[in-house]
Parts: sequence; structure tokens; C-alpha cells
Amino acid sequence: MSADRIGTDKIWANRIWRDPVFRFGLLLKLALAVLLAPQIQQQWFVPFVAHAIAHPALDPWSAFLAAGGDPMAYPYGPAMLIAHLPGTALGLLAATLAGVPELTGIGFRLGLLGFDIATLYLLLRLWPQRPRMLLWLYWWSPIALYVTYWNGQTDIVPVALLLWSLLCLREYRVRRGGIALGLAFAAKFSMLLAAPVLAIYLWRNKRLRGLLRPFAQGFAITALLSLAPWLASPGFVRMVFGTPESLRLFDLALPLGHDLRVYLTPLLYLLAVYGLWRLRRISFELLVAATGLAFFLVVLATPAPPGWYLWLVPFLVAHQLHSDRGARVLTGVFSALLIAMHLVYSSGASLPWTGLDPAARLAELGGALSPHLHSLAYTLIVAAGLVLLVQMLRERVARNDYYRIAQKPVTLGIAGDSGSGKDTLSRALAGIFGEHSVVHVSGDDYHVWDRYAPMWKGLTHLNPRANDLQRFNNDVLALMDGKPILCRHYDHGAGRFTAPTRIDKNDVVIASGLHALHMRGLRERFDVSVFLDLDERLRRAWKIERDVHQRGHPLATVLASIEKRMADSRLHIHPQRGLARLVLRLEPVNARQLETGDALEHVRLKLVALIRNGTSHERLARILIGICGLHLDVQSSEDGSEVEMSIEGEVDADDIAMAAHTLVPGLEEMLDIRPQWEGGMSGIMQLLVLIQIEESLKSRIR
Ligand SMILES: Nc1ncnc2c1ncn2[C@@H]1O[C@H](COP(=O)(O)OP(=O)(O)O)[C@@H](O)[C@H]1O
Ligand SMILES: O=C(COP(=O)(O)O)[C@H](O)[C@H](O)COP(=O)(O)O
Repeated sequence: MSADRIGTDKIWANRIWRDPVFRFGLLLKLALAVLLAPQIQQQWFVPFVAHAIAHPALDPWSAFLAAGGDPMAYPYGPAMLIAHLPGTALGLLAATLAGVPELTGIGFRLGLLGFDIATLYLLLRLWPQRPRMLLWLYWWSPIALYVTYWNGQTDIVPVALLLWSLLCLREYRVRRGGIALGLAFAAKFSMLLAAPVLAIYLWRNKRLRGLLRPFAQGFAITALLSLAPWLASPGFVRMVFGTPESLRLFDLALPLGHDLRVYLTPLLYLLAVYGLWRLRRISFELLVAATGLAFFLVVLATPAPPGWYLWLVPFLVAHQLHSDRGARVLTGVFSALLIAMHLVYSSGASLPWTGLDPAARLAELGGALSPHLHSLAYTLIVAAGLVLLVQMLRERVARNDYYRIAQKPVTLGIAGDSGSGKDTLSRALAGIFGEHSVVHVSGDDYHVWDRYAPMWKGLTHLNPRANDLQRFNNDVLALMDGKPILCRHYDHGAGRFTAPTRIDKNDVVIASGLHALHMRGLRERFDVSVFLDLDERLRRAWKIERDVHQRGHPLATVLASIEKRMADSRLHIHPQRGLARLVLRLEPVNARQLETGDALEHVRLKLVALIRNGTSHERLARILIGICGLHLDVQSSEDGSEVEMSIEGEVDADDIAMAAHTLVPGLEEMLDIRPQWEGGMSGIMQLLVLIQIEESLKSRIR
């Protein structure tokens, strides 16, 4: 069980259950379930479910119709029936034993109360930060109270199943999430509206794309198994498909003449789904907002029955939890208008134990009032709903930090001398973002000549003139702007260039090379610019090891190349050190290890990080000491613009992962779902770069 789950369950057990706000709400709902008998339950739902219990049949819908039941009685799928069975069965048993028929309806409503509590629990799992506020916003939600306990609709069942699906998605239990959505659909077909939104969320996040298949399988198999047995049933088709309620989706239409109409509700919904598709990356909070907005659009563009407004409640709760008081006021106004109108114009409940029937009185009032007033009231509701929808769009989407930073790629520039670790660091960073989300441009691919060109006799690779830096610059800028490039690759094995291949845009652009920070225009576009400033003895040892054993060069050639390149290194590579926001210098803790020929992987290293214009070094220092158990020596420049951290010690990948979870929680949805954290100095470099990325992204939204 995840730590969050344990934490939430503890909140649930210790705080919510004991909380007076919960307990009074529970008492109220129990009282309402006992005292109120909603007309639609008494007339339709309860008789159908009771008949299904009393006369078990594989096809309860046809059996009910054959017994003379009302075709309007139960327009729901088998999952809804299964959800209603336990409470109603207990109620029916009690009614039979006690000879009090009302107990059956009470049993039905207690079953709904169970889903109401389940919905509260799921909301608490989704947003555990402010449990007391969530209690007030959901457990005392006027819309939820009205729909479930006065009007009597049972939309709380598919809503709870949909929330379960969302929670499963957030916990990467996607097959289970698909099953939950399939059950929500099998309870009430309109939950299908959420399916494209959830699918786009999984598809548009490369880190989640591989999860779409199990999600879709879970959904499809559940929906098929839930419905296939009854699709050939005439009773099921008659009662469940083509119900007047579902046809309301087509009420709002634009006549084009010749019996042709544009159905505006489906049109608005499809445009909303397309708008979501256009987003580059979608965080979970954006998914929640998008699902709520899709439902909101459909509900406002349709003469929706009261039950459909219950779909909005979890998303209105999320909106109010993460917004200011204005959202709560607006939601309150919207709720009040909605309930006031439906109290008069929609069915309600009677009080059987008292003989009172307030719903009938209200219905008489509704019948006496002018239809103009009904439309006026509905217009007010749509107006308040649109204002609320615009507010949700603005605050849950447009102002969503993730939305504002994730619509452009994260861009990293890594420069350093040959053998300083540029490719190694690039691979380590790609390991935490996920190769699927990273495009890596290497400066080696922009050498002007291949290994066998005579030009190398006069020029070294470290001379900018030996590299097509203008093309490197243009290609990286193109990828930053989301455009594909055509780029050849330098094969260090053969010493030749491969044919140009198309490189597509991606969420993270890593540009590494000898001269990656050489060009100002490009350098200033990087979110993070890194210079690898290796201890020269270590760099030589690493370069010799690599060039001789991995690239197949004779030792003498490598040694001669190093000497020949010294001047250009000082002239063209090292000046980039002063241009980088982050300078990383790896040094041997004991240089003698290099002299005694110890295996390079056994040479203990320390990292000296120079952070320019950083703001998170104190937080970083605490975490590196507290979580990673490292030894730090921190020096700051007089004006505080430069901080140098000397970091020593051993740290494993798990500690790096925990440190990242603490340091940059806001980036977690940009990382792979299983980031490849590294131990040692490589893992610390992963952390340092991530912190710089977070700082840069925050400056995007300031
Ligand atoms: N953090 C590190 N720890 C240990 N070895 C490293 C590290 N970074 C690089 N190396 C080694 O140094 C050599 C050069 O690294 P590489 O990434 O190819 O450098 P560059 O891309 O700058 O030329 C490689 O053999 C690599 O394994
Ligand atoms: O200096 C470099 C740059 O690569 P890096 O920064 O990765 O060391 C290499 O020597 C050249 O690319 C030529 O490669 P090769 O020597 O294989 O022909």
C-alpha cells in the first residue's frame, strides 16, 4: 500500500470519522434517507430493483416489462443494478419481516449513502491536503444533498466509479482504472464522456503512453462483459437505450434547413476534447479540470435532469479546494439557483411517515408559474454556470503551473572538454525523464569533417571552425520551437557520418557538445546551462580509457591528440565555464589513486558545484546532508550570486530518488513513471540539474 494511501486512511480513520462535520452530515443523510421518499425512487427505481430481487432473472429488464413494469423505470446498466441490490435486498427483507413496505426504499437509499461515503473517501484520497475543507465542500454539498436525497437520482454510483478510475490512473493502476471506468459506463452510459479525456491524458503524456493499452483493455473488456449479455435483450434495449434522458443531448440544435441540424452539445463537447488534445502535456490536475469542464459543457448545453449536475460536484470540489473564496461563492450561487429551480420544476420527495408531500405542492407551484419564468430561471443557471466554467478554465487550466511550463520543451545545454562526461550526464538525465520524452543533440554530429579528413592536420575538433556551429544552433532552436530537424550522426566507431535522419521535437531537449554554450543566442534560450569542468588528470584518464577501449584509438594517437588540443581547449572550451549557470567539477578525493593505476571505477570522486544566480542551494544543502548523508562545504560569493558546494560521500540511487521527491515534487509529472536514478556523483548531478530546471520553469510562470 502506498505511503499516501496509508496516510489518507489514517486521516480518514482518525480525523474524518470523528469529525463533527462528518458525523452531523451522516446523521442528516441518515435522517433524509429514512424520512424522505423521492418520487422517482418510489415510482421507478425501487419497484424495478425489488422485482429483480423477488423474481431473479438473467434479464431483469425483460422480466420487469413482462410483469407489466413501466419502461421508464430503470434506464441504467447492470453495474447500477448490482450497486442497488445490497441495500434494497436488506430493505426488502426488513420490510417483509416488519410488514413496513417503506423499509425497502430506505434500504435502497442506504445503499446510495454507501456510495456517497465512498465518494467522500475517494475525494479524500485524491486531495488529502485539506480534509476539513473537503468535508464542507463535498459532504455538505447542496447539489449532492439535493440530487441524492431529495430528487432521488442515483448518479452517485457512476460518479464514485469514475472517481475510483481517476484515482487508479493517478496511482498508475491503469488496468484497474479502465475497469472502474468500464463499470461507471455500465452503470450509466453518459460516463463514456470521460473516456476520450482519460485516453488523451494517457496518450499525450509520453511517460504514460504505454499505459493506454492496459487502460483501454480494462475498459473495453469490462464494458463488453457488462453489456454484451443484454444487448440482444429487447427489454434491456427498450429500457436502457434511447431513453428520453439520453436524447436530451440532441435538444440544442442549429437548424440548417432540409431537416438538417447541427447538434450543438456534441459539437461543444468535441471541440473541448480537441482543445485538450492540443495540449502538449497534461498533468493529473489538468486531467481533472478537463473532465470537469467537459461534463460542465454538456450539462449546461443540455436541459439536463438534476442527476447530471451531480457529475460536476467532485470537479467543483477540486476547483474550490485549489482556488480562493470567490470560487466558493460562485459555486454557492450556482448551486442555489440550480436547486431553487429544480425544487419547483423537477420531481422531489414526499415524507411518507408524516403524510406530507411537499414535492407535490412544489410541482403545483411549478405548474402554475409561467414557462417564461422556467426559462428565465434556467438562463440564470446557465449564466452562473458559464461564469463558473470560465473561472475553472482560467484557474484550473490557463493558470495551471504545469500547463504554463509544459507547453514548451525543457531545454538543457551541456558543454565541456572532450571526455568531460557530457554524453554520460546526458544519458543520466534522459534516464530520469524517460528516453521517450527526450531528444539529444550532440555537437559531435556537427563536426565539419569526418575522422579521415586531412583538415584535422591543421585544425583540432575544439576549434569552432571545425564544427558547423550555425547549424547546431539552428537545429537546437528548431527543436526548442517544437520543429523537427534533419541531422546526420557521427559514428565514433567508424569515424564517419551516417546519412541524415529526421529528429522530431520532444518534451526535453538536451544539447551537449564541445561548444554547446558558445553561441549567446542559443545559450540564453537554455533553461539550464551546464559546464563540465573536470579535474584535468581525471579527464585525461577517462578520455584515454574511452578513446582507446571504446573508440579503438591507439594510445599514442590519443595522447598526441590531447597535447595538440590543449591550446584550443584553453581558447575555445574553457571560456564557456564563465557562461554556465551550473558548473560541475568532478575531482578524485585522492589523486594518488589515478597515479597508482587503480581501476577508474574505484577512484573515489567528489563534486564541486558552482551555482550561479540560484535560489535553492540552502534547501539543497539540507537535503543532501539530511537525506543523502553527504558531507558539504558551502561557500558563497559576497553578493550571493554564486554559491560553491563541495560535496563528498557515498549516496545510493534510492536516497537520490527520495531527495528528488522532497526537492522538486512539482517536476514529478515531467519525469518518467520509473525514473532511472543513479547513485554517487552522477545521482547528485541529476539532482542539481533538476533543481536548476525547476527554478527556470518557475521563472517562466512569474
Ligand atoms: N560521472 C562519471 N563517473 C564515472 N565515469 C564517468 C562519469 N562521466 C563520464 N565518465 C566516463 O568518462 C568517459 C567520457 O565520458 P563521456 O560522457 O563520453 O564524455 P564526453 O561526452 O564529454 O566526451 C566515459 O568513458 C565515461 O564512462
Ligand atoms: O573531441 C571529440 C569530441 O567528442 P567527445 O566530446 O565525445 O570526446 C572527439 O574526439 C571527436 O568527436 C572525434 O571523435 P573520434 O575521436 O571518435 O573520431
